This record gives sequence, C-alpha cells and structure tokens, in this order.
Amino acid sequence: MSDPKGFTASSEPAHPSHGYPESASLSKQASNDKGSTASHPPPSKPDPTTSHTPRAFDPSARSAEHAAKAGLAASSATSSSELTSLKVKLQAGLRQFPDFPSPGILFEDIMPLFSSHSLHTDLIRALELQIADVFQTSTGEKSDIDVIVGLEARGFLFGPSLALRLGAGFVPVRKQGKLPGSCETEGYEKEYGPDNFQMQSDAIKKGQKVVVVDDIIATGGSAAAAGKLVRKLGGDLLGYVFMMELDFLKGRAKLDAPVHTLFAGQEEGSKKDT
Ligand SMILES: O=P(O)(O)OC[C@H]1O[C@H](OP(=O)(O)OP(=O)(O)O)[C@H](O)[C@@H]1O
Ligand SMILES: Nc1ncnc2[nH]cnc12
Repeated sequence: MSDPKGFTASSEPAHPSHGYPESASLSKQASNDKGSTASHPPPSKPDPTTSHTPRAFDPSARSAEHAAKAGLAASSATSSSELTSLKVKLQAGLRQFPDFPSPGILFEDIMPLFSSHSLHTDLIRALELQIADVFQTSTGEKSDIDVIVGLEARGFLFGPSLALRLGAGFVPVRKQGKLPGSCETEGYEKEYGPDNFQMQSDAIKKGQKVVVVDDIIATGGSAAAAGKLVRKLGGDLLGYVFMMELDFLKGRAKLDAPVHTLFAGQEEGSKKDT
C-alpha cells in the first residue's frame, strides 16, 4: 500500500514473539515520523525529528490559488514545529523499567503522560496533529475519520479523547468474553501464547473510515488482529497510529495499512536503568 509520507509498512519479516532475543537484528525504520534514537532520549538529549517536512512558504505567490497554497504551507509548518516541541516534552516524560514483566523485557511506561494534566493535554494534541498530517485531515472536529478503534487496555487511555478531538466515534477492541451481543473474533499471538480479540459486529458501519490506535507496537500481533476485525466489519482501514514502536521486533511488517508512530521506540540493546 502506498503511503505518500513514506511510512509504508516494512516488508521485512516480523519477529515471531515478544521474547526480544539478543539475536534480534536492529532495524531502524527509515520513516521520519519518529524520533531518531534507539531508546527514549533523556531530557538532555531531545530528538527534534518531526514527522512533517515543513513545506516552504512561497513569498512570490500572487494568485489566489498560490496564496491559498502558501497559507496551507505556512500553517503546516506551524503545526510541524508545534508537534516537534510537543514530542520533545512528551519523550522526557516516558520511563523504562528493565526486566518487567519478565526478565529481558524493557518495559515502556507511558503512565506518566497521563498522571500529569499538562503532559496528557500535550499527548492528545500531538496525536491530533500527527493524525491530521499523515492522513491529511483537518485538525479539530472537521476530520473525516469516522471511527477511532482502540485496543484493550492502553489504547483505551487516549483513544476516546482523541476521537472526541477529531469528531470521530470510538470503538473498543476487547479481549475475548468482555463484549456482549454478536461479536467478530480474531486470534493473535502474544508473548505467553495465543489470545483472541473481539469487536461487536455492529460497531462499525460499512465504508466508515477507521484509524486503529494503541500505545505500543511490539510484534504487531495485536494490531494485525485489530485491523482484520475492522475489515471484517466492513470498515475502511486508513492506517494505524501508535505512540511508540519497538523497532527491532519489526511488528509493522505484519500490518497491511500505513503505520505511524509518535516516538521512536527502543531498539535491541537500548536498555537503561530507570
Ligand atoms: O505488538 P504486540 O506484540 O501485539 O504487543 C503490543 C500490545 O502489547 C501491549 O498490550 P498487552 O497485551 O500487554 O495488554 P494491556 O494493554 O492490557 O496491558 C500493548 O499495549 C499492545 O496492545
Ligand atoms: N516493552 C514493552 N513495554 C510496554 N508495553 C509493551 N507491550 C509489548 N511490549 C512492551
């Protein structure tokens, strides 16, 4: 699938599990929608990389069309610089915990972004800007995204707020047995074995434009199952948005819609003390 911003899912094979073996190869995605470092940089080393290439303002534009284009470019550049500074602040709020929940796993803790009102506000704004840019929608309630689909449980932390900001509905993907009524089910592989996701059969109307969101893409199994469910229900899957990506697991290779991430995730060997 083509992605005009160059975020097309990698064709490289995904790592088979959450095991994060030492032999997993490093893979820095070339996409420019992420920070440039392997792990979350400390506040002293913010990564100013932005997903948006600022479009140059053209002072020579004379016609109304040119003026309109120039205005859009200027506003895009403004959004881009706002997003860059939000990312720097947000990255400084992230924490990592080695060997949680089991040895060898470096756990990315996003909770500080929610316990602070300021960072929470920044996070929702950053996601709104990111989505407006990569899916070419307007910010605010004029977005033409119909539904934000969030994955249990951490996708529920920001999916509904984001949906409100975008003027979209919110639909949950839940672990099996939690949703009443008729449901579609899709299996996926997790660290400790297989699991099933479900969506209510009437949750998405045929042709609705859907973006799937979650906090982290690791092996990509959860997100791939969610995408299959969206399509089973007749949704038009525009793509995926994650706060973070564990690059070395190559999870995006499992996804057949554009993948966008706010922050660079960890690469193998990026473990650090918290
Ligand atoms: O790309 P994957 O390998 O599928 O892993 C990513 C998923 O793992 C985590 O959720 P988890 O299943 O741990 O559940 P939680 O959000 O309920 O903690 C995370 O929030 C993603 O949903
Ligand atoms: N390393 C990690 N940190 C936080 N959540 C995760 N989900 C899967 N892998 C994770």
